[in-house]
Amino acid sequence: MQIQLENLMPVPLKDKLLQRDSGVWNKEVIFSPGSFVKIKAPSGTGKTTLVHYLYHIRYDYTGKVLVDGRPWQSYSRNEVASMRQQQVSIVFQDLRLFEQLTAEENITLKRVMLPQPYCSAEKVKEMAARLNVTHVLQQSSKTLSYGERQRIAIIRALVQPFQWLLMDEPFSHLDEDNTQRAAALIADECKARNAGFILTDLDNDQHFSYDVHYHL
Ligand SMILES: Nc1ncnc2c1ncn2[C@@H]1O[C@H](COP(=O)(O)OP(=O)(O)OP(=O)(O)O)[C@@H](O)[C@H]1O
Repeated sequence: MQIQLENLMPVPLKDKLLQRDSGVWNKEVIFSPGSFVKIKAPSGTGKTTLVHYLYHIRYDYTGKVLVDGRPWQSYSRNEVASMRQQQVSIVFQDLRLFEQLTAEENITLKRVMLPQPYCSAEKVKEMAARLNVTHVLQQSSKTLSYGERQRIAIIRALVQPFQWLLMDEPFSHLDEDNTQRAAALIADECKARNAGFILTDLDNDQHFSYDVHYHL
């Protein structure tokens, strides 16, 4: 699945963004299938805005987001829902866990909503162990620390098939050891699917061997 941007510009940020040099806004950009993409930008320059455009939950832009050559707008609601189940997964910056559910229920809910579960319950436990969150799986998600929530949201994003994984500052509340563990798990899961990811962050990092870097 190819994602392509054609002169994409957020309407509310147009004046501000036209004053800076960007590798993404108002440019032609092709995200090649399977590539590990890093998008770096200072706070407030539209990382979350871009990720929401790529996931098609925000539409206040000019230009185009093309998915396999077609603008997002040309896909029906059912097609978009199916693509979010099968082809594009996401770790939101604000995580969006259901607070009334336990950590494990948040993951399981996503897993069982698929037509066929993609991961076994054992696989979920294995991922939790890799990310040091086994001990909080039965805990209400509203009582988790932000870093624990972040790791649960990462696991939730990995229990489905995808060709692209979108991640908006996914390691912002993790220490170095947990960041490395999470990055290794994500890289393994992407490679197992021949999938790519688009990751936004504030700074340079060495967490992955990225194929492409962009400045937003
Ligand atoms: N719906 C909106 N209408 C108008 N302005 C908005 C809207 N959403 C976001 N903004 C503004 O757009 C700018 C970019 O916001 P965004 O959240 O995309 O930035 P970001 O790069 O992800 O920031 P951070 O690193 O702080 O998370 C901010 O100045 C924000 O106030």
